[in-house]
Amino acid sequence: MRFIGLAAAAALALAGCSDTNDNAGGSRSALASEGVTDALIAAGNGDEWLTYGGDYDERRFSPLDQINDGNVAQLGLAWSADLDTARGQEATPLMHDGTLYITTAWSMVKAYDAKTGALKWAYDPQVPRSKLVEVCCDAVNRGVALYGDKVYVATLDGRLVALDQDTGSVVWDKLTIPEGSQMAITGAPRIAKGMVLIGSAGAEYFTRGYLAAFDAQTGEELWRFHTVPGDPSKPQEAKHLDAAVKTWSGDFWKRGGGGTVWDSITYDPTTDLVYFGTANAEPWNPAHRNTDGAGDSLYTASIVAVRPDTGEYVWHFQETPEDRWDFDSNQQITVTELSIGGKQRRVVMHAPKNGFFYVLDAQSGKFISGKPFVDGINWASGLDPVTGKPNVNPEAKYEITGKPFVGVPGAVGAHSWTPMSYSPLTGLVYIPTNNTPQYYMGDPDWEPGETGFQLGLDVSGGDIPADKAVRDATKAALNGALVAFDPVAGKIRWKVEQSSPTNGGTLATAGNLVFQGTSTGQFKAFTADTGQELWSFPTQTGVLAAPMTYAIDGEQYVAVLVGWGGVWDVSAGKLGGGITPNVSRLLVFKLGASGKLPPLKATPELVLDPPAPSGSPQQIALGQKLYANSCSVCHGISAVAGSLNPDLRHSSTLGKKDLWQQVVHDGILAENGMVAWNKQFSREQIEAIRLYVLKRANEDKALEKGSGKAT
Ligand SMILES: O=C(O)c1cc(C(=O)O)c2c(n1)C(=O)C(=O)c1cc(C(=O)O)[nH]c1-2
Ligand SMILES: [Ca+2]
Repeated sequence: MRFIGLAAAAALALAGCSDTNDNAGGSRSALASEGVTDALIAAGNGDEWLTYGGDYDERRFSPLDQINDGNVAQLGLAWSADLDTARGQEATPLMHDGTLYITTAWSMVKAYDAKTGALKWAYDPQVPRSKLVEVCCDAVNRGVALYGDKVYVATLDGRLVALDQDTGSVVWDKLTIPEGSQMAITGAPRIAKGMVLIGSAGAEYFTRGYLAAFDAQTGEELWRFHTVPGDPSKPQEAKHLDAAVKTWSGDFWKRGGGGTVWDSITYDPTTDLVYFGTANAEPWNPAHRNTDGAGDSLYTASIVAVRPDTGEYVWHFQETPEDRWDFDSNQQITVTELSIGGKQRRVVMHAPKNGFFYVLDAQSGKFISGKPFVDGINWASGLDPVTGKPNVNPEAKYEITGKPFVGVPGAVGAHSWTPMSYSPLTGLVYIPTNNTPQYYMGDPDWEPGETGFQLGLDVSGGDIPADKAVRDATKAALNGALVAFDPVAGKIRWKVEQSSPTNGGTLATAGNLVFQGTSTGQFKAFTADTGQELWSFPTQTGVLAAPMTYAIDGEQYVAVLVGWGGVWDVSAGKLGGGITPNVSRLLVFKLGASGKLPPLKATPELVLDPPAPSGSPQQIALGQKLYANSCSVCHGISAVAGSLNPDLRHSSTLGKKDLWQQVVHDGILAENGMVAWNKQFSREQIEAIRLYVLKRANEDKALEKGSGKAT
């Protein structure tokens, strides 16, 4: 059994080196000497899957090859587990010692017998549902970390919780975001040298990004690295911020700054550095951020390297200087050795939202190459071959032109958090890519608010009218592709086109396979070298999460979480195409199994039947602007929702003026996630929003009567 032998040998080889990882710095407790150890994580990718990205290098490559391109057609469902939450599922399961650990939406944790699927324990951190209004992109969570005898989960309401691996009971529970802030956590914690690393989400809100390190045993905070400066009239917390202050202007610090660390964190034992990606600058519109002149807004939209022992700055590379398009650089960071110009180099590989694939020197951060991994990029004509700085298209600077800009990529990103994988056998990176053009338009009259999205834009001009031809054309223009990218040549080697965006993360294996789920509800296997589809399984729901693989008693399994949601469902809604119902499950496959899912319950077709429209054109125009800039991020562009959040065109409150006020102004549904909006909006404005939605519902009703379904 080659696949088991490889992993065991690697684990043994590394076990002997574990003391070299030891570190006396800080007040950290001892490194784990049993259970999940540093050496086990470093060995990675064998029978167990011990960290979010599969190994420290975050390659998501498995040496297991029992399931391979010759027999994957016999892959079948070994077991499945229904989940008790119906929102987007984004976690990668971890497997240790025969137990599979997952998180679900609302940051709940479950532990299963990895062979039989029997539930061992479940933990619910009881995240208040009202938190939903402070997260941009659904109540998602991307997974746990394992270390020693503990499981770590970071919760949507900002806590880091340590659980006992055997029982799921809480060992410690610590608030990590500033109290009362609009930050959240969606990412998976990572382990480095006895520490748990986690940042936060929220760069669409009033937030100041950071990465923090906690003692794995006690939860004590050891360091916190702020990604953007604070009040420049006061001393900054660290030297790297003195340099950053010069790239901001005016009263930026009163407006947040953004740069959150919401997904990628990679610890590389070889360089002994921690790399992480930072989010967009906030507010998005630089005219409302750097209020007294332009600036790059460091360290937003960047990769930053710090020393794990101290959190001290080592290097940074800003991928999108002066971001204005929500080009987060939070996508997974993969470290590997590549042969470049005849020399072996340790590199960092990155496919951020902005559409360019970056290869940087892992030790110094020096730019090596940056080539497009998608077609049609129009915000920049390319990157400077020496510095890697983008040549920005002047038309993309909407705050200067005063005109709308339809950008490619859009804010969803050419690639986002859905993980890519890298096979050292093919030398290819497998990237789930998106094509989602986006309407950007500055709003010169915008003022920062206390709560809600802080973008400084007016995107109401991007409404999609009730015209079947326009709707069909919009959907056709939105799609995705699985791209196999050669990081040395900077070229796409093969590509599988997909009819809609935000498809699942990928897994590459030594069996010459790449696994990926799709937004339209299929879980597929392709040959890693050529991209030929060999196998597919209907998942009954869209797949966002990345698969992983493990082996027990000589049998290889592939596991994936399914359940549609995330940013595309909540914001693009049905107009984005590829919307499937949410059926949240954990699916586990092995060769020769033939399990079946229960038949999908039919979802009733709702017929649009709103009360008659009313209101003045002025009221409706105001409502359109407010809806587009504040409500559409959850209830869908042009008031056409996806499958998770209420479709207001069907709301029974639409014809009931007072009830609408009770919901939107007074917050009677706060427990369900619809908090009061009385700080942002007056009663008149809330009424204007109702009149706009009423008009939209009537237009769509007419469209459906005339030319059939248009969404
Ligand atoms: O700036 C941020 O802090 C932040 C956080 C998150 C998140 O934590 O989920 C997303 C984004 N931005 C974002 O821009 C984005 O497109 C996105 C998609 C998703 C998702 O889970 O589907 N999250 C996020
Ligand atoms: Ca963002």
